[in-house]
Amino acid sequence: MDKLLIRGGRRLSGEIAVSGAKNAALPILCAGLLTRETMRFQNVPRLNDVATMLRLIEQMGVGVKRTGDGEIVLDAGNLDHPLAPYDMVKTMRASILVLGPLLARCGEARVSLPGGCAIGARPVDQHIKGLQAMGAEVRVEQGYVLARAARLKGARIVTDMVTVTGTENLMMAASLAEGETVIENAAREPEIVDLANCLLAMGARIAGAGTDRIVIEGVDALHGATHTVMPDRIESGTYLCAAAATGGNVRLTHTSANYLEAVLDKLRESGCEIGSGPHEITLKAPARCKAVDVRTDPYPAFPTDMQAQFMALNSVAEGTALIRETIFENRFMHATELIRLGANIKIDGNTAAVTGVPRLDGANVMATDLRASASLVIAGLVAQGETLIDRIYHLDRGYERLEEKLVQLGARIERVG
Ligand SMILES: CC(=O)N[C@H]1[C@@H](OP(=O)(O)OP(=O)(O)OC[C@H]2O[C@@H](n3ccc(=O)[nH]c3=O)[C@H](O)[C@@H]2O)O[C@H](CO)[C@@H](O)[C@@H]1O
Ligand SMILES: C=C(OP(=O)(O)O)C(=O)O
Repeated sequence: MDKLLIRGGRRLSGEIAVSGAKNAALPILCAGLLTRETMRFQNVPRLNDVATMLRLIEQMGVGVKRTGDGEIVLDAGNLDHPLAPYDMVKTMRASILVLGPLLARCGEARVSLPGGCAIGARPVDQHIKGLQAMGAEVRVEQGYVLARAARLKGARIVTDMVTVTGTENLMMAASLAEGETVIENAAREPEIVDLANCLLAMGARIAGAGTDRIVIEGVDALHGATHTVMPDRIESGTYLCAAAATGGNVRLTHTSANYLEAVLDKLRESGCEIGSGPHEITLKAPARCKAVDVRTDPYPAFPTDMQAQFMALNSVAEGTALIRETIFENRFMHATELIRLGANIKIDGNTAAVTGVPRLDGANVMATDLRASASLVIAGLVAQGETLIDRIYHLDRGYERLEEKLVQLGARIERVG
């Protein structure tokens, strides 16, 4: 099994391009199931999660073509097998996103309960509740969600909590429902807006995406379209944290500061100078950052997907900071591995107190989930000596050409067997 070997202690500097967003590409590929016509997607990142999603929809009878750099063409004209089997979805949470589109397009769906990062229980009750409100018959049997509806009907849905994929599933299903659907307490993440823009290009009628109240007027059919996936704000934030932790100086292109305000504010608070242009972000770090308190919450607040990376940054910063995780109940698994490298972290419930140390030392560590892996990479880049990270398949789910990009910034990092 592949591992990552990092020889740490180098400042990162230089320029890299940010890839398309995993969490936008995955729902947007599912939107391709809603039409019989051809869909063309650009800036799709080459990630294991994207490959899994493409395999999943291909076995449903959908034509999938990779035509060029980051371009994927889908043809769901012959979609005839509305099934998502367990062995294809067990590694990926986003597989539940086929449920709404399959039900709306085929009138039925059989979708295995999803896997993904083991960061909490992650039920899908809100997805089911919303589809039931739209008139679907839904039951869960032997690990599968079985859903049926001759045609979904518009409804007013208030989700119990803010859910990103829940909002996306319901927005896609409602696009082909009869009448108006209102989603209250909707997630406001930029990826929801990107999905809504794709659906609008397909002829959907959606207002309010990016606010907590989305109104969808169902249409009889959607048509083909071309859509460019937005930049990955979490990938952007990860490289900025890596640069900050190493006292570096970097320019990220093909990205935008617009989706990252909460993260950039924290980096400024830690002492970094941040600059931004229409499609770029620059960061110049002090020799040693200051530790910063972080509390995760739904967008536009600080994202849970950046929590682990800030734990790594705080581990080598000056002072003590508190990190509070409010979204997932089991998202501190990286702490034990960071401690192996010499970090000083104390966990109490959903709060981690991190006291920065002047130096980390390389060690063997194990990646436990996607962003936990990213935090270990950041810590390994700072640590003196060699860090060997095991189970890096997690990283391949969500970071395109990670080693190549870090080497471009001057890191010594390689994949070893
Ligand atoms: C593919 C994708 O876009 N993944 C992102 C998405 O995950 P995902 O969409 O799975 O996360 P949610 O926003 O749904 O989860 C938020 C919270 O709500 C709970 N919940 C959610 C749905 C439900 O039916 N019942 C329920 O209890 C979850 O367990 C969690 O505690 O948003 C998360 C929160 O920003 C990010 O960390 C993930 O990277
Ligand atoms: C938690 C994440 O992914 P997923 O929802 O796909 O497990 C993530 O992207 O950090």
